[in-house]
Order: sequence, then structure tokens, then C-alpha cells
Amino acid sequence: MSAPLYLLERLTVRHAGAASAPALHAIDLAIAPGEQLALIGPSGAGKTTLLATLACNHQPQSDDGGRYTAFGADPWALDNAARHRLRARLFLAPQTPPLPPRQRVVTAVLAARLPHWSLWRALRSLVKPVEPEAAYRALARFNLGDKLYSRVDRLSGGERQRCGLARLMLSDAQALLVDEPLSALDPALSQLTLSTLQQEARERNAALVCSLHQVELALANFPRIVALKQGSIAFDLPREQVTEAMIAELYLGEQPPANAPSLHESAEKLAIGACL
Ligand SMILES: Nc1ncnc2c1ncn2[C@@H]1O[C@H](COP(=O)(O)OP(=O)(O)OP(=O)(O)O)[C@@H](O)[C@H]1O
Repeated sequence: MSAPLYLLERLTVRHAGAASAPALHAIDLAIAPGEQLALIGPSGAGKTTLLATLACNHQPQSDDGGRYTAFGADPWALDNAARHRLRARLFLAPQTPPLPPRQRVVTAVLAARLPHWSLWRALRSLVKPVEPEAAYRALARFNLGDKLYSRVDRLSGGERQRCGLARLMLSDAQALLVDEPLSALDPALSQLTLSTLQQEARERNAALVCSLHQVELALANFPRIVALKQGSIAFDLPREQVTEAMIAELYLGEQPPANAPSLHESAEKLAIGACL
């Protein structure tokens, strides 16, 4: 078995300035290269914090005996330059991508290439995009090719979201960290988006970690389900072993997710999943 891409042992993460309980508490998680897993759990469970921690954006608490390695190194023991190089090996797609509103879509998508370009090429691309075909191909995979030269602030919420994911396609990342990519998408686009992300991850043997509120889609598409509740891992299981009772327990006391599967649907989906 290959060495894990990520290894988290009893990891605790507290947001800067947050005096209350840590956002993540004693997390144990190993993620192998090429692995695809869905993060589920109620609002505030810590999904975004975990993704940001995997993206080396949050420094875990070091006084708790926890351990964290990404790509075989402790990112927080590296100097800034080395940590920067490590970050270039992963890509975090936030739920609301930080796209400059006045930019053309083509320029915003090509920004994913910046770490690989010289300063001169980067400046030139701001005036006239240097690889528009690459941006077009990435956008077309999300059904967005016709928006290549649109301004970012003219896009709908769902188009912006997919534009952020098209950026991911142009990165060379080996860890694809995606936060609620479907929150602004209709069912058909949701399925297309998930399939595209999963195919891309498979083709480059990258790990894909995707937080989802759509439990049904998580169970139907991801082989491994990691459930978070109140900052801890509630379960980490192959989807075939996730039962409706576990899902009900996970969301106990919460509003049920809009599309949580019924028992009948769930069994059917799990059976389908088991055959894939
Ligand atoms: N910048 C911050 N400063 C302080 N606390 C924060 C910050 N961001 C998140 N938190 C807290 O950390 C906890 C985990 O939040 P997080 O955003 O990771 O949850 P989530 O599972 O992604 O939620 P959602 O599904 O609503 O996006 C919550 O209690 C939240 O209030």
C-alpha cells in the first residue's frame, strides 16, 4: 500500500481568536493518493475547517500531541518557501471561489497556471490571455465554454462555482479539496460536476476530498464516507457500511438535509453503489 498523502493523528484545530471549543477535535484520518472521499455532516460540523486544514491554511494546535503530515512532511515545520511549494501540490476550491469580479472568465481560470508561469508570462496574460484554449477546455467540461469571455460579475452563482472548479482543472494538484461544489447547482449539473471532478481525479491519480450536504449524492458517488459532527469524526466507512440509522444519528437535532435518502432509496442506492 502506498504511503498516505495525508496523515492526521489526534489533530485539533482552533480558529484564531475563537475562545470556544476547537473546530476540529482529535481527528484521525489517513488519505491515500488517488482516494476519493466525501465529507458529510451537519452545518458547523467542521467540514470547511478540515478542508482548509488539508490545504495547510490552518495551523493545527501543537500542544495536544497531535500529528499532521501532508505529502510526507509537517507543513508547519517547513520554512515559508517550502510550505509554498507544498501548497502548489494541492488545490482548495472554496464554496464561493474568490474570483475578481471585473475580470474575464478566461483570465480568472488561467490564474490557476500562475505558479507555473514566469512573471513576464503572467503579466502578458493579463493583457491578452496566453492559453485561452486550455481555459475553454476546462470550462467546457462544466458546460460553461460559452462564458469564456464573459465578465465574472455577470455570472450566476452556479456559473461562478463551476468557473472556480474549471480553475482546478488547470492546476497540477495531487490533492483536490472541494468545498460544497453543488450548493448552487441543479440536479443535472450536480451530477455532471461530480462526474467531471471524479474523472479528473482518477486521470491524475489525485486524492479527491469533497464536502457535500447532499447525502444521497455522497453515498451514490463516493466509495468512502467521512462523517463529521461537532468537530469530531462520527464515522469513516466504505459507503456500503453506512446505514440509514447512522445518517439519522448524524443529523439528529438538525434540520434533515433537503435530499436525505429515505430508507428505501438509501438501500437501493447502496446496493447500486456496491455493484459499481
Ligand atoms: N473564521 C472562524 N472563526 C471562528 N470560528 C469559526 C470560523 N470559521 C468557522 N468557525 C467555527 O468552526 C466550526 C466549524 O465550522 P465549519 O465552517 O468548518 O463547519 P462546516 O461543517 O463546514 O459548516 P457548513 O456546512 O455550514 O459550511 C463552527 O462552530 C464555526 O462556527
